Amino acid sequence: HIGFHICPQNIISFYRLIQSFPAVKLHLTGAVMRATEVEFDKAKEHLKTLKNDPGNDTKLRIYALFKQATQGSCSSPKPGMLDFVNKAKWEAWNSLGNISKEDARQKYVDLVGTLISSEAPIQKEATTAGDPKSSYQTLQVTTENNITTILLNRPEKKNAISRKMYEEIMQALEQAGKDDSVLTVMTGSGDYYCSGNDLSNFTQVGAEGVEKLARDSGELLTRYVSHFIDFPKPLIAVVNGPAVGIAVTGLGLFDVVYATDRATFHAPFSQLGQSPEGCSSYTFPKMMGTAKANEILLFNKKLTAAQACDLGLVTEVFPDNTFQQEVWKKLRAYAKLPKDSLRYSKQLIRGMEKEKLHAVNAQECVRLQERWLSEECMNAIMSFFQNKSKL
Ligand SMILES: CCCCC/C=C/CC(=O)SCCNC(=O)CCNC(=O)[C@H](O)C(C)(C)COP(=O)(O)OP(=O)(O)OC[C@H]1O[C@@H](n2cnc3c(N)ncnc32)[C@H](O)[C@@H]1OP(=O)(O)O
Repeated sequence: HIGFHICPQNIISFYRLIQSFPAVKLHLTGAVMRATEVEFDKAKEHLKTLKNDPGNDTKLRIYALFKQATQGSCSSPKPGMLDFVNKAKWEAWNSLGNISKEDARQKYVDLVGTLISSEAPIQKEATTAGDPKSSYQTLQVTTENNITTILLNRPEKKNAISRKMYEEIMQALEQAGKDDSVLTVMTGSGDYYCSGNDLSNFTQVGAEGVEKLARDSGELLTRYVSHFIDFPKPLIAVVNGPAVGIAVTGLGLFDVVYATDRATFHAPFSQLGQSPEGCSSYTFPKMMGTAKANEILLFNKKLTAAQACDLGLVTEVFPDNTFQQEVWKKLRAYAKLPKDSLRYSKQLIRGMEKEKLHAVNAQECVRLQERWLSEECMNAIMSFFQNKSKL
């Protein structure tokens, strides 16, 4: 018995205790995958949403990891025999020995993640937009056979991403990241995968003017791309038709990309007076070499699915008439693999790059905010709506 009773007051004061520590500024050092400061902060927030008491041992472990992550190894004197609560806390902290702040931060994030996912509702049946569980207007989100599918569902606009759709995709990714599914798939409804940013996002200028619109758009885009960078389990794009703009650039943040041979990949940024986003200014040169990336990101080269596959942007291409059948057969088999093994393996593969990707995302969004206010960009958008100048 550790004298740390399970009662609502104790849980609340425990959370307050944890919240009272100053934000940490930790950096990625060394080769082991480590949680970022942002993930650590998110985990602190998620901890507050736990509905069930995790038990004293777990609470002490969380406390100890938090202290180690923020202050390093325990060096304070051991509390007296009768000071039960503080002694138990001290022992838990001291038991971590000399593990580094970064390792403790990762362990803290993992532990909170496990607690949160153990509380996630088990989705045994497919849930659709028609269910009360889902109120998406621009997406259809279903979970079946251990696969959560996010279907971009504005076929009449070629699945162009409106502001509402950006928000809903982020919400769907957050839910999918926490649910019991093994894989998350994104695909499009109708003949397009996605025609990129809905250009009317730039025509809704409010009373505060275009500068505010550009700032808000930059903030929205930063958050949107961050959701892909931080997505914790395998994320697969099923590219069912042409992809444009951000629907192409963001593919570098997916783990596997399957495409129909009818798909094309077009990132016409200079044509639109804009600049690359979705971390493509980093992922594309890394994936295919700078010269090949330049043809796509500077000179608007539209790729066929076969070319995109040769460059490493697409994993595999399938004939259109058997695309859905072949891809879903593969995915159903993958979804039977052990969930945690896949999740941790993905995190190892991606983890080391995360901070870099967040930095690239921030930099791209700053540049875009400036571009959206440029005459070059405004003319391109006006021209699309006035003359319907297509790509
Ligand atoms: C919050 C801000 C974040 C910003 C992030 C930045 C991202 C950068 C990008 O994504 S850049 C890419 C932007 N996309 C485009 O420029 C594509 C524009 N669309 C087209 O060129 C064509 O529509 C097409 C080639 C995709 C398809 O041509 P097609 O002839 O087959 O079909 P229609 O043109 O008749 O399209 C059907 C209706 O869909 C509307 N639509 C299609 N794409 C978009 C779009 N991206 N934005 C807004 N609307 C789009 C099109 O206007 C038609 O609507 P209508 O039936 O009402 O006329």
